[in-house]
Amino acid sequence: MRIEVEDLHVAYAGRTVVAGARLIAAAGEITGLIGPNGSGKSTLLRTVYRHLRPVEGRVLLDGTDILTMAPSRSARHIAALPQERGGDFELTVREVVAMGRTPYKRAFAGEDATDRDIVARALRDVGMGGHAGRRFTALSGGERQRVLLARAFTQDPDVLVLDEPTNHLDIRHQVELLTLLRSGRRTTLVSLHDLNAAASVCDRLHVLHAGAVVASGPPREVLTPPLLADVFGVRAAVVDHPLTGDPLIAIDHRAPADDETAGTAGTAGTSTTHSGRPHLVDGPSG
Ligand SMILES: Nc1ncnc2c1ncn2[C@@H]1O[C@H](COP(=O)(O)OP(=O)(O)OP(=O)(O)O)[C@@H](O)[C@H]1O
Repeated sequence: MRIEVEDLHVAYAGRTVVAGARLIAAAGEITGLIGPNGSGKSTLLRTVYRHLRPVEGRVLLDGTDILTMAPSRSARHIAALPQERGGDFELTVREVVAMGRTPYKRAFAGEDATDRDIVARALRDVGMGGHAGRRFTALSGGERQRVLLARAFTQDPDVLVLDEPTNHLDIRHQVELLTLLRSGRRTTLVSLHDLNAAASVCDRLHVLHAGAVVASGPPREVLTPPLLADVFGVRAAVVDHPLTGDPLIAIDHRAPADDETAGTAGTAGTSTTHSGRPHLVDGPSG
């Protein structure tokens, strides 16, 4: 199924932080959302998984406004790994993961054998099969994350929305999680801070800056040195990864981009929302 975000405006207490964002997450593709701190990635994703309501604009699931769907129906289609990885579940790992089956159950209906199989498989998929009986609150940050990802899998969603899923994970578990996403062939909308991970795993990227999407396209077209300087404020070269051939962003960690570096070249080939190099919008008003 496909997600379309149309002219989305989202505010907290009257302060607009997503201001006219538009993007498409195509069916079966991995769509990445990247952008600096505070650019509105989590806010946009929260609106897609119905944690927030937009002030203006719509989120469409295969053409239907998600707000017109019963919550249990949209929950059967869209599952989320939110950034809030809650520490207050006084439940076992297994019980937390089984919560993912709720949208499929009638009120007070118990678990059946199919539910139990799905939960066990999801726990195995995230490498937590041996931890089913542990208390969720006793897990490390990375372990909790994997458990919550398993909970999202048990929802058997058409669309997975993941907010910084590699946060807290060690490098091996990051690679495993990204491999799992690639093998899933679900519509996936994922925010990532690691630009190299985004370049490897995403079919398309959308760059959020000050609440608006300023560039969209395949990673190689979007992740150009001028964009990295303009939007992220870093100096970088983009080379071919020696093992995979994916774009590899080599960042100069010694100093940020100065004003002259930013925007000195065009971003030809990038499908920006404006012609030429990405247009940096003013901060959203509020
Ligand atoms: N619950 C909230 N209440 C009020 N303001 C919020 C809330 N959550 C986020 N904001 C503000 O909204 C803006 C966008 O935040 P958001 O978390 O969406 O950005 P982000 O791109 O996900 O950032 P990061 O990369 O730091 O996670 C920021 O200015 C932030 O301070």
